[in-house]
Amino acid sequence: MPAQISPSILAADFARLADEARAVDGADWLHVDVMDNHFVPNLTLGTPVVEALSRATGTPLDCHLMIEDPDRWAPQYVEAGAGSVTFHVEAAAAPVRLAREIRAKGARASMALKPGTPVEPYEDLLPELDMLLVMTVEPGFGGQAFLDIMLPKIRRTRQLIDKHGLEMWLQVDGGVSADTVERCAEAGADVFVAGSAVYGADDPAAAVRALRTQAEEAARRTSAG
Ligand SMILES: O=C(CO)[C@H](O)[C@H](O)COP(=O)(O)O
Ligand SMILES: [Fe+2]
Repeated sequence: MPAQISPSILAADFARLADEARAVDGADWLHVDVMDNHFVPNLTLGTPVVEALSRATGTPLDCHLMIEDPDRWAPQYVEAGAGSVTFHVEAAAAPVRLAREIRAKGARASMALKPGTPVEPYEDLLPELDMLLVMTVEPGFGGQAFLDIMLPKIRRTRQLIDKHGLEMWLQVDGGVSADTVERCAEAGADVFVAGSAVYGADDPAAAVRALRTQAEEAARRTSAG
C-alpha cells in the first residue's frame, strides 16, 4: 500500500482551524486529536469541532480519541463526520463490540496502543480492525521526541498483520518527522501522523509530500532487501 500521511491538527493554529485544514490539501487524512483531561492530562476538542472540520475540508478525518469510555463516545464521532475512528484499548471496555459498531456506522475502526501496551494480547482481535495505531510518544501532547524503543513493537505488529494476511493499516503517531519517518516505514508502518513536522514547516502541503516520498522510498528499499 502507498504511504499515507495524516497531519495532526493539534499542531495547527486553533484560531484558524478551517484555513489550517485546507493548508494540507493533498494529505490522505487530517488527524484530529481528541483529549478529555482524564485519559490524558490535556483537553482539546469534541464532536462540534469535528463536525465543523468535516464541513471545512474534503480531506477525510482520522479521529484519535484519547478519552475515557470510548465505548460510549466513539460512535458519535462517526456521526460527526469522521472517516476513521481510533479508540485506545486501555480505555475500551469491549473493543470488539466497539470496533463493530464503528464499522456498522460506516467509518474505519482503529485501535491504539500506548507505548507500554504490548500488541501480542490483541493478536486475535486484529481482523476486527481496519487499522492499528502504535503510539511513538506517550499520548497527551504534540511536539514530543519520537521513542525509538517503539520500533521493535512496530516490527512485531507488521509481522502479525502479515502472518494473518490482513489488509489492515499500521499507523504511527508521535514525533514523526523527516528524521524518523524512514525508520517507521522500514519497520512496517504505512500511515504516518505528523503534527509539528507538518504545521511547523513553511509550506505544510510540501512537508506532507516530502514525508510521503521519504516513507515510500524507505519502504521500497526495505522490500528490495
Ligand atoms: O496523539 C498525539 C499526541 O498524543 C498527536 O497526534 C501527536 O503528538 C502528533 O504531534 P507531533 O507530530 O508533533 O508529535
Ligand atoms: Fe494523535
